[in-house]
This record gives sequence, C-alpha cells and structure tokens, in this order.
Amino acid sequence: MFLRSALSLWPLARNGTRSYSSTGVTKLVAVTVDDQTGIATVNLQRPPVNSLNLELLTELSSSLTDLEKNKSRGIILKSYSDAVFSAGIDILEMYKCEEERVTLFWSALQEVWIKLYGHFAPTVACINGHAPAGGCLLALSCEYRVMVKEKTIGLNETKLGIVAPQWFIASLVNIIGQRQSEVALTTGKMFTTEEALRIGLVDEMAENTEDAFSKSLEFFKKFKNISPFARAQTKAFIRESTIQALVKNREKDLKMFINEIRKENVQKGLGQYLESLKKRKVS
Ligand SMILES: CCCCCCCCCCC/C=C/C(=O)SCCNC(=O)CCNC(=O)[C@H](O)C(C)(C)COP(=O)(O)OP(=O)(O)OC[C@H]1O[C@@H](n2cnc3c(N)ncnc32)[C@H](O)[C@@H]1OP(=O)(O)O
Repeated sequence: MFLRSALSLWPLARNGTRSYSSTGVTKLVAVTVDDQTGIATVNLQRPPVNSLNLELLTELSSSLTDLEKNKSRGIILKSYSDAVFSAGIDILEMYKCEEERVTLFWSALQEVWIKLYGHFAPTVACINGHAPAGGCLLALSCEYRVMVKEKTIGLNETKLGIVAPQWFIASLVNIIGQRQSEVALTTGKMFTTEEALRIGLVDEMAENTEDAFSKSLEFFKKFKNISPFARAQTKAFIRESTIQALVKNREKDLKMFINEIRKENVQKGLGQYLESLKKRKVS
C-alpha cells in the first residue's frame, strides 16, 4: 500500500519502469524506477568517461533529492559505459578555473556526497568500469559495491600531486580501516577488482555489467524482513559523525580546496596530468 502510494508520485509507467529526470529532459543522469520493486537505477551518462563536472553533479544532486522525496526503495548507481564508472573530477573544473564556477562545482560535489552518503534507502554502486578518485568516492558513498572484474578503483589523488580531503579519506577508512587506507592513500594506489575484493573495498566481483546489475539487485533482498525505519535510522546513526564532520565545515573545506588547487605547482601538475592523459591509453 505504502509502496503504491509512494510510487504514484512518479511519472507515467512504461514497460514496468518509470523514467525520470529532474529537468524533464534526460541528460547527464538518467533515473529509472522499477514499478514492481521501487528500486531506482541512476545511470551516469556523460561521455566519454563520466568525469564529474558542475552540470553532472547538479543533476545528480537533484535526482537524489527527488528520490528521497519520492521514497525510493533503493538506489543502484551505475555508468552508461562498460569501460568507465566515473573518471572522477573533471580536471578542467580544477585547471585554470574561475572562482565563481569552482565554488559552485565544489559545493555541488559536497552536496552530492552528503545526500548519497546519507540517503535513507539502501544504495549500491554497480561499478561497471574504472573508478578512480571522485569515481571511487561515489562508490564509497554507497552501502554496497559490486564491481566488474578487471577494472580498477582507488583514491589516487597523491599521484596527481593533490591531497584527498578529509571526507574522501573518512569514506575510505570507514570501509577498509585506517592502516589499509593510509597505505592506499599515500601511494595513490589503484586496486584491481580482485585486489579490492580481497581487502573489502568492494563486496562482490561480477563477470560483466549485466551480472553486476543482477548482483546489485540481490543486495536489496537482505532487507526483506527488516523494518525500513529501523534500517534507515541505524544507517543514519552509523554515518552521522562522518557526515556532520563535513556539514559543519563546508565553508572551510571549500576555502581549502580553492587555496590548494590554485597553487602554482598544483596547477602545473594538473596541466601535465591532463597532457599525459591525452597521450596514454588504458588497455
Ligand atoms: C590541505 C589540503 C586539503 C585538501 C584540499 C583539496 C585538494 C583537491 C582535492 C581534489 C580531489 C580530486 C579528485 C579527482 O577525482 S581528480 C581526477 C582523478 N581522475 C583520474 O586520475 C582518472 C584519469 N583518467 C583515467 O585514468 C582514464 O581516463 C580512465 C581509466 C578513467 C579511462 O581510460 P580510457 O582509456 O577509457 O579513456 P581515456 O583515458 O582515453 O580518456 C578519454 C578522454 O577523457 C579524458 N579524461 C579522462 N579522465 C578525465 C578527467 N578526470 N578529467 C578530464 N578529462 C578526463 C581523457 O583526457 C581523454 O580525452 P581526449 O579524448 O580528449 O584525449
């Protein structure tokens, strides 16, 4: 009964699913809600590599707000591409950036993390491609991670000569612990799917996107006999201190980000990194 009335808020059904976009036009984030289960699939679709720019983050943020309002029964976050889940922050948002835009950009990233990390319903990252840095952060924000074999994931910021902010670090520490995080972060380690599974950075490995998606769906069955309220409140208690650490320091975090990326050596490093990306190809 509750599910029916919650779902009735969604736009018209088509083939058992409801497609939805916060702007009315599907653009960088496509949301589909399964009519039977109420599970939402949030598909990131910014070719070629789903790098996170202001527009994608703004759409993702409003999709998450709508899912919260419409009481979705769960979220699967995935990529349109079988090669890349998300390449992390679009380097062009940090390289030679304008103050006004970079302020909006970082605020949007904070907002997305706060909403996704704190989302009341169960969340799964269906990691169907590489997930460096900000891409890894999105996956870490979910409650469960299913990753396609032979991909890579990690917070590789130090490799770019930048420092992962405290909330990126906390998201990792909460999953793999302090020691493993320290080694991973200081070396900018990118884990293969197999390595990530061994250290608990991901929960399951999948053969391909389809397999990852069906394993993601299985996760929600764990809560079949659990009160949604008890589940959500427990998650909120567990995650509260991590979220509050950013919520109380958003302005400071923003200033630190802007100061850090404006440094001459950081700008030089980002420029070189962009160049190296253009020359290199991943097999
Ligand atoms: C005291 C201090 C307090 C802290 C202050 C804060 C400090 C700052 C914190 C900032 C945190 C940063 C987080 C990030 O997310 S940084 C981004 C890191 N991302 C990466 O390193 C990934 C780079 N990309 C790749 O490794 C590969 O592209 C990938 C494996 C993802 C896919 O490989 P594939 O072979 O499929 O694709 P290509 O490499 O050919 O890429 C296609 C085109 O896309 C461009 N590209 C790729 N990634 C990015 C990116 N992140 N931003 C912008 N552009 C990107 C790539 O150059 C290709 O472009 P062209 O087609 O034009 O050549």
